[in-house]
Amino acid sequence: MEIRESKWIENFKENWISGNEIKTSQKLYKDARMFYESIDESLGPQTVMYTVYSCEQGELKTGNLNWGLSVLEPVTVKGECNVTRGHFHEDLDCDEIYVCAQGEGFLLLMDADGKCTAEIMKPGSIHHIDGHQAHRLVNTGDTQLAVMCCWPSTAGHDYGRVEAMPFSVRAFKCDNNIIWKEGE
Ligand SMILES: O=P(O)(O)OC[C@H]1O[C@](O)(CO)[C@@H](O)[C@@H]1O
Repeated sequence: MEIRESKWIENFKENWISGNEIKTSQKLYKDARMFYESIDESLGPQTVMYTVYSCEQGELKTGNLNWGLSVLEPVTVKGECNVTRGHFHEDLDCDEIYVCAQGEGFLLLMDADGKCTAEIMKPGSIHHIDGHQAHRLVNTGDTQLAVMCCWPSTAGHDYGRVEAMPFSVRAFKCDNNIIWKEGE
């Protein structure tokens, strides 16, 4: 019997996740301006908003799963809490699971009619995302929000649909309180 090391290992204190063939993509403010209600000229274009680490199985085949880790910086944009771009899956039959590793925030879900629901994220919270719901992370804390994700490799990202029908609620930080604003 072969005894071997795992393919990947989470190491939140050092480099978040390590192993072979991990894809890292960083979203900088210059590429994320449109995710927020207002433009914040005080934020430099190179400001890192969030980083996504993905461990993919290679082949896009039904049944294959990907693993990822999204780390959102505790940045606000004119008071608005930092968010991921957010998307529907191209294949609506593909669900996804999120597990909050550290930090605090919300998983914002939006159904086909634009109705939004926010699920509280805290270390250990486990979230099931129905494939028919758009999903976006919101960091409301003063520390990085780190969320582990598992999704089918065939899910795909449909950004056009959220551009056509944006998330209708936004979270703002005001004197240490979170204020939700509705209406896009
Ligand atoms: O492209 P977006 O909407 O910023 O989302 C990135 C997210 O997509 C995933 O790659 C998979 O759905 C997650 O790991 C991550 O949170």
